[in-house]
Amino acid sequence: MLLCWLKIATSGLAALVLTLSANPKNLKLFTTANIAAIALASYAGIELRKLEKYYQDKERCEDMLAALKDTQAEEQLQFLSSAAQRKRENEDADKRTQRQLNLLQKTAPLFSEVLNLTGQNGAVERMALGMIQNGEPLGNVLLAASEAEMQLEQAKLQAQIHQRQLELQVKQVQQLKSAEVTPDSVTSTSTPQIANSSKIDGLKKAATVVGLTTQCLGVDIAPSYERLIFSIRTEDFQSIPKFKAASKLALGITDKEDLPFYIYAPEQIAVEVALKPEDRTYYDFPLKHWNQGSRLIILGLSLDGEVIIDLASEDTPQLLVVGTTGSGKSNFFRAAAYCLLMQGARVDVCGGKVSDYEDFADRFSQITMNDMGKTFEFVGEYFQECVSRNSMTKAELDQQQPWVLFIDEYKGTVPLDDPRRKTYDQQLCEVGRRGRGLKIHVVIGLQRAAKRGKEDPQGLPPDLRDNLPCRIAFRCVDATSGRMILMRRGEAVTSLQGRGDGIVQSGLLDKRFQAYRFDTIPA
Ligand SMILES: Nc1ncnc2c1ncn2[C@@H]1O[C@H](COP(=O)(O)OP(=O)(O)OP(=O)(O)O)[C@@H](O)[C@H]1O
Repeated sequence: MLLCWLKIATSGLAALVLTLSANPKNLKLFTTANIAAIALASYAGIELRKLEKYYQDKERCEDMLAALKDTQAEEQLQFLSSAAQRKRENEDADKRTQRQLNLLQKTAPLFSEVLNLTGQNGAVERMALGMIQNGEPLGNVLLAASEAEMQLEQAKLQAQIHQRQLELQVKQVQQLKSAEVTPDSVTSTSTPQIANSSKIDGLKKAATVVGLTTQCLGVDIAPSYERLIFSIRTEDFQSIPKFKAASKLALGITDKEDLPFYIYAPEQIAVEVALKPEDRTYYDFPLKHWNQGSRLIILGLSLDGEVIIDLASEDTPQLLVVGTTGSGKSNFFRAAAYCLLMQGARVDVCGGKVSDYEDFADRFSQITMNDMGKTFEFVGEYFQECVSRNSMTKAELDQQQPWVLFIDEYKGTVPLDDPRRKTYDQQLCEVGRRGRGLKIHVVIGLQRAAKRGKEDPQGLPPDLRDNLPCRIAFRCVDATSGRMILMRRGEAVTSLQGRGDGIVQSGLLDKRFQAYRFDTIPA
């Protein structure tokens, strides 16, 4: 570069020297000195242009380099910041994994316990593992697994109850075997059949809506309802309540009424759909031969045959009956009084309508029909009888006549006066508690169940309820009554159809039955 500048300076200087040394008097342009000066000046000019271009190029190059450097720096910066971000994310993920591992360590024993429990249960185990694979938090998995387990346990219990009921039925039928006269009006009502009805279609559609595949396995026709059995295969146990809600919609059942839905057998559920009033079957109370000294009450017919309860049994010594007006409660009281009178028991009827028992007086000497105002005195008498029988020997007790106190419309019989009410409560509770072993029984009827409290001093006290282990529910308008009276599926009372459509529960007994109609005393 220096050489270039030297060349320009030398040629420029030479041109200047030649120009200055020119003779001002000799004005000829084309003298050798002038031409040389012009040539040297031109050379210096051309070289200067070249240098200018060189410097411009250099500057452009530097600019480009600077720009290139800037871009690279930015890219590197971006790369570095995204690398940092990735590192942070990885660290977060590591922390999450660590947390999950910690949680897993803490809950692993619990989880293995759940898996142990569900060990025999492929479906629950599969559901739990599926949830884990889908990334569900372990807490949710455990919750869902234990809930599913509970439901399966319930199903197993239900199956056991079903089995036990069948055994009880056989036992009771054997007890009555010698005395049994099959009434003409009674025919077998449980005729399994696969019906192609719109109800089945509706329920199948409801199942499809909630994502279940189901098949109707059979239909049992009871006097007041049809029992539809469906196969269900699901690992989502929340889908059953959804199926029930969708089925209610499909069948046009309002929110106020229940649609009984329960596990019938493994992977099978039963749905009880009420029959139309015109399709129902009623049965008159059949003629029977009775054994003196027994304490059987024949309720009516269920899908498994005749339903009989025995006051002598530990499970069914005292009865609590609920049913709204028109449900068939009075009809049941009359039938129960008849059964016990025919077996020689003393029966005292308090509360309710005395006129309901007018026809009994001619036929039976051991019945009294009393105004509800007398209930207090009768409870006192039964209490004293308990006290006196309590000191008897077994042999003496065997000689005693069974006493049965019927209190219909219990609410109206509770005294409003505080001290009297206290005595009434205590004595009635004692009769319930001690009477079971002393051949002393109570049958208490309510229109609707209400708990004893300040706002309802005539409600049912919980200790009295606990001493009345056999529960019978006829139709109720509110599910609360059913839940207070029945031990299981209390809301089902709102699905009952009235006129003797009832549910009886006690211990393992749990049956829906159609009570026998009791218009006139059988001849
Ligand atoms: N088991 C039954 N079979 C056929 N009809 C019945 C049966 N039980 C009751 N009914 C009929 O239902 C109606 C109401 O019965 P019931 O009087 O027993 O009911 P309730 O619940 O006691 O009502 P209320 O409190 O008004 O007396 C009556 O017409 C009766 O004939």
